[in-house]
Amino acid sequence: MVQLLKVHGSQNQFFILDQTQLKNKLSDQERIALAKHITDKDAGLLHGADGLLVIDDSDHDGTLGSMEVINTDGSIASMCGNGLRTVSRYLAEKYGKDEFKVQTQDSDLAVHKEADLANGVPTFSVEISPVSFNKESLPFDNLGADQIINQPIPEFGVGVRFTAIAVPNPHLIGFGNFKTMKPDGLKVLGSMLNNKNKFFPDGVNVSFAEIQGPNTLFVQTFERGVGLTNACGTGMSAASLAFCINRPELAKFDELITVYNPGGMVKTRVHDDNDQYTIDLIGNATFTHKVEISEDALHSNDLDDATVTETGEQAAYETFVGGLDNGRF
Ligand SMILES: N[C@@H](CCC[C@H](N)C(=O)O)C(=O)O
Repeated sequence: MVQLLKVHGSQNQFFILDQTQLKNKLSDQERIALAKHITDKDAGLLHGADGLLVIDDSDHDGTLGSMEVINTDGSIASMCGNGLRTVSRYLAEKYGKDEFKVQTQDSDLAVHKEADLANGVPTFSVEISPVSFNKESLPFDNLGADQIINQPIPEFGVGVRFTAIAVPNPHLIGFGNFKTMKPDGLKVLGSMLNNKNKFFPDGVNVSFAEIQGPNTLFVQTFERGVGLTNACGTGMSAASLAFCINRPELAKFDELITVYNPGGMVKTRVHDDNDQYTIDLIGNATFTHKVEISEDALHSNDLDDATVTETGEQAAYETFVGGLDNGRF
């Protein structure tokens, strides 16, 4: 039997499949088909998820494994911050190590175990990089500039200033007041920019960010390939970088920033090494369920006979979120 995990980082939910358990690894097509099926909120398992994270071996220096990110619609993402924390915990427990690297599509990222955010809430810090503001990296077009940093873009929303950053997956962050932006506005803009459009030809993760005080943000994201999610780790990291650059009087490099989101809270720390930016993303890595399934059933994408067991970790996470003093709107 093969064991999958249902996991979350700030309630951004994923299934983890460790391909190294299989006698015959799933092909590209099989992984994409499994991702679309298992994450489907009606036809999938456990009311679906926001993506499938596939772990495999890596022969890169200092790494314990690789992570592939497949969105619910079957598209491949170059990175996933909340997912990387859960994959880091999985690899840390598998190999008994607390500090190592994980190979991702574009780079090998440093990760380590952190002090628990709260009792019973396992916590990991992951590196978010490389960072680029260039229109070719996102990519975007028809916005009248090669970089979008703290710009009003009237076609995208009124009273909001936008910053576009690849970390390296593409993000558009709108800073403003949630009372005027509203989740509905996020859904409308996210849908527009993730269907055929002249601005972001490959789609883009769209976040609304509200500054709630010094070093404090609330961020919600409409994810490319998924839709509205409870949290997006790379989105909160990109928003933290934009916060430090656009509002230096309120957010400082190398200091912890608290980022609330609809699924909980993470901490970020932004570093600036001569305009080479990196971000530490620190947050929970919660395993909610174990799923047992045969290798044949995985190859035929048949989830009917999968057996599901709860881990019991979610209660501690909910206690942690219940105790947060956040400024939800
Ligand atoms: N949830 C993620 C990002 C997942 C990928 C994204 N939907 C994309 O297509 O770029 C995170 O926590 O960073």
